[in-house]
Amino acid sequence: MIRNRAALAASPAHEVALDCIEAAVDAAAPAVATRSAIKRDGATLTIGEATYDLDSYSDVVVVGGGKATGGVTRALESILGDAISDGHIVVKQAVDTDTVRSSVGDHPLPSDRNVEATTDILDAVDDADEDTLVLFVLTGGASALLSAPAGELTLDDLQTTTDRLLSGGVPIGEINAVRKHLSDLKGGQIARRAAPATVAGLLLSDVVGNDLSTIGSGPSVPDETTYEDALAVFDRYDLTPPPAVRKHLEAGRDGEIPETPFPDDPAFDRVTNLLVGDNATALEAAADVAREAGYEPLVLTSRLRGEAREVAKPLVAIAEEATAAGTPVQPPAVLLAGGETTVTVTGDGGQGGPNQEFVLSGALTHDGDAVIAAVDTDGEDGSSDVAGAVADTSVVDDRERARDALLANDAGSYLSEAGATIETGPTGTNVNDVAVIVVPDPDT
Ligand SMILES: O=C(O)[C@H](O)CO
Repeated sequence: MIRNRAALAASPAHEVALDCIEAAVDAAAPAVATRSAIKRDGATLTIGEATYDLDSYSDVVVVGGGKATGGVTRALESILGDAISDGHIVVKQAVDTDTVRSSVGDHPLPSDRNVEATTDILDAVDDADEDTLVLFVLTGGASALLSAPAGELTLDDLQTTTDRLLSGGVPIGEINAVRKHLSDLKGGQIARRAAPATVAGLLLSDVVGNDLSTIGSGPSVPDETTYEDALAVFDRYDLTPPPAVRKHLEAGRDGEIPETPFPDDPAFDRVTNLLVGDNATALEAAADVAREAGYEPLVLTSRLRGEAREVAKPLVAIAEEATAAGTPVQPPAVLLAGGETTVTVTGDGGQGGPNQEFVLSGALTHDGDAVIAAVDTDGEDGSSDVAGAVADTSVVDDRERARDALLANDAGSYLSEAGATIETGPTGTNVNDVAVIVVPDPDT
């Protein structure tokens, strides 16, 4: 899956790092995650703990959206075959589905084609009745791909608002509190529209901590945020919403528009939501591969966050501690961490993304023989076309240039020139970032 693997495998420790990355991305593949969460035995469909008698539904409809929704849907098609009557999903990369129609949409900003496909999905959900089983597939990126402007709002209002929130340093939970209140399906509203149908939500998480109501703005999940909360986000981050958006949120706050459904809303009486995979799924698979290679794995966290170049420093310090003192793990060892780090771009910026900044900063900070790798599991680190990078300290032999590149947010150019960037292409999954630090045995 790593297209330039041969060029990156400079040492046995590099090999282990690349094996861990590949295992992590493979385990988070939507098909793998879906097949381990969903089973069919004749007419009995088991989704997590819940069972559904397919014979008791006149229609089984698959709808949803997100970057990895194509893979989940294909797996559903192979499990359910002709039990699926209809469906429609919106994805970022074209996918070859069978009964379920798939539309390609735009991300991170919603577009006309997103709205058009979402309208069709909402029509299908509105048509569902008590004899319908709706399988609602939600993966990261769905907040943009599934877009239905509420009330008098326009697509332009949604685009401007999304753009301001995304570039305003607002955490995803708060961005999505706003998105839920500008939409006709987010924040549990698809459950309300589908009632009295049975709804099974299948979610693959790209959200640190896996808050189901934040993943893709939780169309099938109860929403505890309010119009008031959405308005407060703009104040907290000193951002100005477009006038129509402010008007809409204020009307909601004043009780002129119904709130998104709370957990006790009867709309959820026939709704279950299951997390089919997350960052931890990827880390566990990487740990298994490290162990098989004779390295002691240590999963530090699946909740890594913060400025990528800063986050790298304590992690390489742990690698140094392991080498010097055999704690918290005895080398040969592999430290694993997942989550979502960020980059604050200063000046004009350059090439790269959080994972490339993580690796370059780690290599600049590290005093030892560790190999440092980090990727975005979707194959696109930030806005670059590589997944991340792998390197040891030899990559920063030209320290001054490496430091300048990091300062200019140009880690990507530096690492690509050094032959250290990892190329996977779009992986079809999306469970955030994975960092791997291979600490060789100091005695060999
Ligand atoms: O679509 C979204 O809201 C983000 O990817 C988080 O799931």
